[in-house]
Amino acid sequence: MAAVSKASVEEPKSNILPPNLKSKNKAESQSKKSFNVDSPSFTPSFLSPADGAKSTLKPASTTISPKAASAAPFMPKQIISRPNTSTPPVRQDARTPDWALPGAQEFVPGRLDPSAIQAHDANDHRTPHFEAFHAVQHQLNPYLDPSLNGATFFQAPSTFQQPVQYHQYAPIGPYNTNMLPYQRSVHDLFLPNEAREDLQKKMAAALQTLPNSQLPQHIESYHSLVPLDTTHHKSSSIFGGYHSWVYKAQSSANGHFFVLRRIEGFRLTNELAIRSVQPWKHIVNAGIVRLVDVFTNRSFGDSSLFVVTDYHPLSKTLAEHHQIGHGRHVRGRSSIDQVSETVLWSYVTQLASALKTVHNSGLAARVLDTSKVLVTGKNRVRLNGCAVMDVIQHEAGTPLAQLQRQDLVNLGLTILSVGANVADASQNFARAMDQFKRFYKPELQNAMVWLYSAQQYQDRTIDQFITLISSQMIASFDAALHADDNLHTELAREVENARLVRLLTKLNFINERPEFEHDRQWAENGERFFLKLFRDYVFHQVDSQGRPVIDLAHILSCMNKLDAGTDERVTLISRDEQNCFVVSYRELKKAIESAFQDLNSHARRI
Ligand SMILES: Nc1ncnc2c1ncn2[C@@H]1O[C@H](COP(=O)(O)OP(=O)(O)OP(=O)(O)O)[C@@H](O)[C@H]1O
Repeated sequence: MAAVSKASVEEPKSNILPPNLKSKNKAESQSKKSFNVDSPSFTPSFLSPADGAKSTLKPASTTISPKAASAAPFMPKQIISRPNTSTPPVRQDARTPDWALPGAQEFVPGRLDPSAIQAHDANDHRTPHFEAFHAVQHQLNPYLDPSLNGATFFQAPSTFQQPVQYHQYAPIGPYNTNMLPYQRSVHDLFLPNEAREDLQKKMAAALQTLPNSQLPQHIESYHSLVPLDTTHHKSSSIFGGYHSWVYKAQSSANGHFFVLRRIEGFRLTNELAIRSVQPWKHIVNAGIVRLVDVFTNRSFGDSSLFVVTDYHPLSKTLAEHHQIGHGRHVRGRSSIDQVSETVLWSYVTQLASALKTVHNSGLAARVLDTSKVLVTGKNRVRLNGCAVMDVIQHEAGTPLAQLQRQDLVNLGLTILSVGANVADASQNFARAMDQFKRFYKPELQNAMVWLYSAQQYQDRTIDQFITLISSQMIASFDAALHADDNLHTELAREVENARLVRLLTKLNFINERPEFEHDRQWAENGERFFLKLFRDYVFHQVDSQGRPVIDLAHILSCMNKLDAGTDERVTLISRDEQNCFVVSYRELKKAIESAFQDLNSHARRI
């Protein structure tokens, strides 16, 4: 194979020979008629002195570089065979496919033996084996998980590994294409303002206290109670005639924040009622507010039931969030006010998933209402107030299947209330449905009707409903994955920021240490002096008129180069302009490390 290819490659070169040699060469090639697999490989005659004596072709042709003679034989890259010129051409087997090349061995990736490569290396740097090895080296991806895709076959000795460039900001994940260049540097590096503000407000809400409050100091192990109810109008219809009050409180056991729901005036007559909520503590679903504990307590001067759940700061009920039943009149409602179909489907799928977990655990939500579904984030809803009814109506003994079907009805009514903006869709289902039909497509309308009529069909279950809305479930799942991707992108930015904070902290530790003879002994000479100048270079730049330059991008760029220890050089000039240094970031990095080690050795261990 190599011979054929070589011949076909070399043949045109004869065209550049002088005319007198050309004809001779032509005659020779004619005598051999045509090239075939048995043709000997072309070897320039002047290579071997012995052959050279017999040769009729002289190396006089200055147009052929002597280097060309020692060029490696042509070998198609895909087919890597051992260089074995002594192997006779293999006859094509009847079973061999047409495209198979005679003599070419099948390529089987295997661990390359470095010693064999060294031996080859010493003899011939251009052997195909060596080429193959190098091809492998160039393909190596230091980021690849070696356990994947047979990458373990190509693991290189550690000496060949490239260091990963951690200083580089790789723009991974989804991105906003509408950014103007000047907005980019800051935006690309930090959490978006909206997200930061949202998180900070939530943290502030979690830490909020109510000084001089009349509320009890402690309820069991919970303290610092802050009421979360925004209205004094309490509906008693939800919890079987009892009023409920909601407080944020901090646990003295672990410092975390929780919500205490107080069911006012509830008298426990059967211990089993409290025990019956035990299974709720094991319910884990992203669409359910987690139950933590249930107990009775008299701190409010009466006998009350307390249900402790997770706290989701700044969340609102669906009714509050969409201002259901007050202020917004359906007739005058603009399409902007209208809850979009996508959002409604998102609520349906999240609550259906929550109900599935509850029902499959042998429980029923029993409370599903616009005032008991929490909106804890953008389009994120969670079932709230679960387990309360299990205690309050423990004795009622309503069959579970009936309670579960009622959950389906309540789900339909809740979504209908949001879509039609009516406080209680159960009071006039037909009217609410008429409003609903004006805004939403038949698929969603049908789902509402299916849920509402669940009590009339004994066999209706949440699993059936989920099967019916499977395409919406998939859309919701996809949206959740996108949201997850976005969060990962934000997370990646924060990783870089944390690294820069550590570097800045280090730099500030070592710059200007007054305890070392007012810094003279520490930073007025040697490496640390140029670190001091570097600090000026990064943070204290002034323009040609001596005005301070406030440029975050400059600082970030310097810090990243410093962290990576690049070879780029900076010119550092002392404040009195008497000293000038040209140092690379690599040297600066080294100096910082050694100064920090030095400082560390003097430090008091804590
Ligand atoms: N787990 C929780 N985390 C954070 N806030 C909550 C939590 N549970 C309830 N809240 C908030 O407490 C407030 C009162 O909740 P509640 O369930 O009592 O609703 P409501 O509208 O007052 O209903 P009701 O009339 O039945 O009392 C709401 O603003 C709600 O957002």
